[in-house]
Amino acid sequence: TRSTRPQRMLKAVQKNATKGSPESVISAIDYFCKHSEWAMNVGDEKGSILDSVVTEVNPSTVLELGTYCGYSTVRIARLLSPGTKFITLEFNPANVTVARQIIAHAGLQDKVTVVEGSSGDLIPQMKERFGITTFDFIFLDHWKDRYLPDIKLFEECGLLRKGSVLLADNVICPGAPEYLEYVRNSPRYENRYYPAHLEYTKVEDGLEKSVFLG
Ligand SMILES: O=C(NCCc1nnc(-c2ccc3[nH]cnc3c2)[nH]1)c1cc(-c2ccc(F)cc2)cc(O)c1O
Ligand SMILES: [Mg+2]
Repeated sequence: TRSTRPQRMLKAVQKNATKGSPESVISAIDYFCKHSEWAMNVGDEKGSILDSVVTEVNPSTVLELGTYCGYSTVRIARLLSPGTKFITLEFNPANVTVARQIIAHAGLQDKVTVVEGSSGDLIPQMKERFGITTFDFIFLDHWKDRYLPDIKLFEECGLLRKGSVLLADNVICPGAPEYLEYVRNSPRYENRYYPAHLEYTKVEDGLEKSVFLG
């Protein structure tokens, strides 16, 4: 049967990227998406903003929602200090399989745990299953209608501390209007919008950074 886009992306990484080099994996995926097939990775423009926020926060605990093929997982993991706890959540088992192989090609398999499942089920299990008390940094890049219910879940489960940073992709395209309205109208968050473009296109998009104030 016909291969899937994630499988073709994995083949491009295995063919063009140097094993053990996160930078070459990132470049190989960006090249594939610019010259072969568009795919919903955060991309190089928004990826640089992600890099700068991760570097600024220098987190000890990280959660990514929406692994997809592991592109942003590799971007984040390559910047983390040794001993950082990094969990990434993917809903689609076929994508989990591809992401694990792309992360391994980058040599970062020991830096991150790829978990299959839905955020609604797994967020309440974070403490007992993974020994997490609070997250220092959360990257929201999963289904856009899950951003709002999941930030409320983080609050209810006590997974945020004063200073926890949430960074949300796609707040313009495809858009997360209810999430934006919530964080921008809540006295419990300090927000900053980073204008950019939808990965590999000229379409307007951006990232919203929200700091939990406790
Ligand atoms: O849907 C997206 N990303 C989501 C993938 C995912 N991978 N895993 C999940 C998950 C993980 C745990 C979950 N728990 C509950 N739902 C869950 C969903 N979601 C997405 C879509 C676009 C896009 C823009 C313009 C278009 F014309 C078409 C598409 C751009 C982007 O940057 C995206 O991130
Ligand atoms: Mg995205």
